[in-house]
Amino acid sequence: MTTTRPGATDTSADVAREIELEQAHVDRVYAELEKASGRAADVEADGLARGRTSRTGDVRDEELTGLFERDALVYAAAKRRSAIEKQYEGLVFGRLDLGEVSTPAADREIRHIGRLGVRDDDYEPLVVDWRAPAAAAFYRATPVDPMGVLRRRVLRCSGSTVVGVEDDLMVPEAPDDIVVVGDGALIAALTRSRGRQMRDIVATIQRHQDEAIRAPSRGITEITGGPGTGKTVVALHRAAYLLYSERRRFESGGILVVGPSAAYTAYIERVLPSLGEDSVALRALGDLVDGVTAVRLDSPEVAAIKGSLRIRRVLSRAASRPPEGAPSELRAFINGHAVRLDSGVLSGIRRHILRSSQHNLAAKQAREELAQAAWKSVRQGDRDQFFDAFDSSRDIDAFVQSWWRQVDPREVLLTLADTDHVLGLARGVLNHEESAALAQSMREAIELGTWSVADVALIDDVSARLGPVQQPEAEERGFYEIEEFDDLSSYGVLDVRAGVDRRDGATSTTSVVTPSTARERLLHGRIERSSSSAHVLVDEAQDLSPMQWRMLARRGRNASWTVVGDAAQASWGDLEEARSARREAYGSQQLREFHMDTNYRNAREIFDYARDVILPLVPDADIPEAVRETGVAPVDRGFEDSPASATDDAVLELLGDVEGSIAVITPARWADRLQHLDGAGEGRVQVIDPLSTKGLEWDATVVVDPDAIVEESPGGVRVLYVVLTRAAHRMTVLRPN
Ligand SMILES: Nc1ncnc2c1ncn2[C@@H]1O[C@H](COP(=O)(O)OP(=O)(O)OP(=O)(O)O)[C@@H](O)[C@H]1O
Repeated sequence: MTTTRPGATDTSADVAREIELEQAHVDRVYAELEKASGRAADVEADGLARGRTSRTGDVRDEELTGLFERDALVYAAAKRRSAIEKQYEGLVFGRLDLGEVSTPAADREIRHIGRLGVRDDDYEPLVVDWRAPAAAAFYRATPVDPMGVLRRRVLRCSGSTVVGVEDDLMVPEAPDDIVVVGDGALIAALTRSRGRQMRDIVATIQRHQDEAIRAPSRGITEITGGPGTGKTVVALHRAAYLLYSERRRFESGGILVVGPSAAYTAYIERVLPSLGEDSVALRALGDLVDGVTAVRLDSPEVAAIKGSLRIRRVLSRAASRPPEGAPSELRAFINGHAVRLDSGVLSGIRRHILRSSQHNLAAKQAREELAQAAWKSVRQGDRDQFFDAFDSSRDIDAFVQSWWRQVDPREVLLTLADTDHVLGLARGVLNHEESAALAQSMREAIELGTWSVADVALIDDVSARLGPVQQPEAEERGFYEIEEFDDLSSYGVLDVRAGVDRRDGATSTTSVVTPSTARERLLHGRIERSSSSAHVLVDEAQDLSPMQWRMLARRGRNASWTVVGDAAQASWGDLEEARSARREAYGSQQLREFHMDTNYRNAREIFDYARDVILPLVPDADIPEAVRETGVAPVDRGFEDSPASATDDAVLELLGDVEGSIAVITPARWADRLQHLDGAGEGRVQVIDPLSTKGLEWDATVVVDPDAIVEESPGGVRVLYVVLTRAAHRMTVLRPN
């Protein structure tokens, strides 16, 4: 290892000795965990066995609890350790030497920091959890404000083996016996090659990042900053911190992390488990409604129609229409009287009920109001007898079953495939072209059998209007199931199981209808009621449409929030409308803001290129300072006719230049000609569209036809800016000549 920093005093012998010292401590930690694991497993087995006989007085409850509590922490650590060691970097990653320069070596405190807390038999800490207050100095100490720290050390481990140490001195002169080795952990971490997934930064969190991570849980925490400033990774560490600091509240209430796409959730999914946390729900915007999964994107024009709050008026009108196939009048014989309720009366009842109730929860009320209206139309004979007869009438059962049947919110959306219907519903809200485009997009969904990401917020909106679909009551199942089977299957509702037909006592076989048509696929699965979370963490918040903010608000009614974004990277057009929908989602909670201004991702040469593209068009873009230089400028090259061979060449070069991942980012018009590169270089190369690169990064990128990217993207140059800020080390830009 070379001595490159002021204050560093190391030689190879120093480094080897320091590694040996740290290895001894790490070995002790693992030995303790091993012991605790065996001991706690015994306690657990023994405790369970004894617990079973506790009713006869073998062991008192508090003794049992005590046995568990004593080792619970270490046991949990031991269990997590093996998972962590298998997949992630070292369990112990830091050390603080605390004291004054004048403090004798024997009196200094040495504190090791790790992913989990571990104590020895005497309850002395061998490792302090990185989230504990005692670890804060590891992240916050600086030479200006050393917080009692003489030396901060980062340990690099491979499994349980220490392979390197990197020190920072917090005082001007180290005491004689303190060795300072390494090149600095941060730059070492940033220079390393990128894999397919984001890594945690627990060993190298910077002071300003730590402030955002440990900010109080209540209220709204907004984290802003330009590309690559660590907003995402900081927010994820904050989620882990909240679980540590208020575990009971956040583990039971749930933390929901929402990102733009499934590719993004796959990219970040390792970070929290690597910090020992696996109880956080990660969701893409297309996955927020249970029962629906969407990855398809609408055209920018259609996405704008579906994302703006105007669409709510259309949905409200659509959701208050009678379900498809509902009868328009009621004719029945009740208690010897002919009853006839025409469509005007039926519509009046529907309007009256929907003013104060959700459709799917109001079937009983609908039946009661029908009875009242029926009696009003007859007013002959005994009133009570009439109501009894109405109540037990099979004809009325059948009528209500169809007139006020349970409605799946997705069915309402499917009615929008009819242009004339949409034109009627959207009068005064959407113009003719917009209505036609909306209807066309629904027909596209039916053709493809998939919802778009923007549809999910509409489904959620209609779902909130209709209320959860009710299951028939248990004792009535046999009867209703047959009815339902006939009725719902015509709407493509699947997995309908026919059980026992109690009317004739015969047992029918269970039949499961598999998705066969696209329409059936769209209605497949059950929409579940959305559950509320204790904390909602939103990444790439600048891209959320107002309708998506409303969808999130339903999941965070009483939640605290962490919201991460950068306006210059926005792909949603109407920032003002989105801003006010966001404020509404926050409610009246207190807002706390953190701004990140250091770009840890892009080499300076790459970021300068991106900055020169965005600043002329978005002069107020939030421009961070890149910390790292490679000395290699991005390559700008032309191509004739097709980019295929120029891209092949660029990829080949980059495979030699970087060790890790490479992305070919292409507009739709060239995608087919470049698809052959996906998976090349033994899986290191990925071909991806511009919007899907949000939040992700690679060692190197090939950006194909930047002008076409601007033309094709809803956010124009802002999306190109996202694309140009995805590479850590190398970038090649290819343009048509
Ligand atoms: N303190 C740190 N130590 C090591 N790496 C860091 C640190 N902070 C950030 N990084 C790295 O910088 C890169 C960018 O981080 P991240 O993706 O969180 O940035 P971002 O602000 O969300 O970016 P964007 O808005 O462009 O998507 C990641 O590789 C991350 O691991």
